[in-house]
Amino acid sequence: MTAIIFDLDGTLVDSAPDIQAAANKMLASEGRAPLDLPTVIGFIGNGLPKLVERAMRARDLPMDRHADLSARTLAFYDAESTTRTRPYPGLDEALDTLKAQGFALGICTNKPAAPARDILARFDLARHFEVVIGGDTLPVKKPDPAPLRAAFAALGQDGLFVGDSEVDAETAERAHVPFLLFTEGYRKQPVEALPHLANFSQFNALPDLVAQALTRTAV
Ligand SMILES: O=C(O)COP(=O)(O)O
Ligand SMILES: [Mg+2]
Repeated sequence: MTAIIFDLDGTLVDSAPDIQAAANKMLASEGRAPLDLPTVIGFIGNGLPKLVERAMRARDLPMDRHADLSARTLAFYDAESTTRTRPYPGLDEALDTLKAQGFALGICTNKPAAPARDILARFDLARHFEVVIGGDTLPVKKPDPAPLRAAFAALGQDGLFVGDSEVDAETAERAHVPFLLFTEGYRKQPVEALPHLANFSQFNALPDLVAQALTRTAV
């Protein structure tokens, strides 16, 4: 059996609008103006504390408030993480196909594990995944390779990593894992700038891409 580990934000789900809402509630509670969606999308990728740090800098909030405002943003997000979030089209079918083909599936996200699990449960996606490594599961986050390695170790298999961002590409490279890039997420640079084995923009293309990738890499 081969394992396929997936990133979450910008890969399985378009979650930025709920992240934006939580960040803007925190900013409003500090009397600061809201951030627009493209700006917040540019802040996603290194986990919630880093996103809060970037939002605070953008609105001139003093960094000695960071721990407090991170906790407040997480509380806002925990309370409402699925209202505006949607899985990308064709996701469920692609995961069903991969499961039927015998792949073991897991998640490695920089999102804290609790809201990650809430999102998976809300959209009936949890049943597909045997492990969820969140941004707060280990002391380090992606692009450190340890969380990705932990996800594969939990499944007892090597395999492929599927993600949307520079952080994911670097994580895969450092873990020596073949990387498949989903192009419709929160990447900041052109596709060509990210090291990857192959890319896709529609989930119905993923099962064939996985088969080709495994032929090419002999994982
Ligand atoms: O929470 C983030 O900043 C990014 O989350 P992801 O790793 O699922 O893309
Ligand atoms: Mg992502």
